[in-house]
Amino acid sequence: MAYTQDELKQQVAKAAVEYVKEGIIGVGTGSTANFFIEELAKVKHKIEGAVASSEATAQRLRAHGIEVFDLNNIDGMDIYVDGADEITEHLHMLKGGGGALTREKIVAAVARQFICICDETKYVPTLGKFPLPVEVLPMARSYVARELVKLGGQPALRNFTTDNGNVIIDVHGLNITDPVAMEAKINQIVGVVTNGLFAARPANVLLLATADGVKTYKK
Ligand SMILES: O=C(CO)[C@H](O)[C@H](O)COP(=O)(O)O
Repeated sequence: MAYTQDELKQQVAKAAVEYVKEGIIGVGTGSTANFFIEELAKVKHKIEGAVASSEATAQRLRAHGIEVFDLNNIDGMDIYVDGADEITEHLHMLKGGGGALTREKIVAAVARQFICICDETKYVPTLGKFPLPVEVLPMARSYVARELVKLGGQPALRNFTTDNGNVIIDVHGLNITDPVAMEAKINQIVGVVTNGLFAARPANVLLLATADGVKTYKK
């Protein structure tokens, strides 16, 4: 049976709710994460609340009556649930299509398990067809763009301001043969806040919605 992309996102969001037991849940940003919020709202009696990876997600959680905690006021969390723009069999991800990559990486770092929820269009052999988002301090944008060219990319400034008041440079055409090394190299450029490669800390679980049902991959 053929499903629409939204139906696949909904199926994978439902599957992710099986991982929700108690306590505080880390919640990502984007259309797939939004489907997860809908499902989380149905089991909100089980949890204390959530930590949001963006202002948009925080608003949506509150609208569903889910309390949003400041990350600085909690000890930790069991799971962080979020989508991705691309993910490989190694559970390395490319994220940040929605511009929330820095807060996403911070919340993910605190969580014991990263549960990535995707439809099968996101499952790729190698990362980099989707332009890599890099969050940059505004005064450093030209310098960082020149450094990204030296790494083989074609930078394009996005018309967007992040929740942190910074800009996003989308890098096209990067040859990402070693995602862990590329993530570190870009983060070393002065003025970069972070980049959308989630490879040093890959997902722990991938729930992938396919035409044959939701498949689970674990690291
Ligand atoms: O990284 C993200 C936002 O910064 C999202 O997880 C990513 O862009 C996927 O979004 P969607 O679920 O809408 O396809």
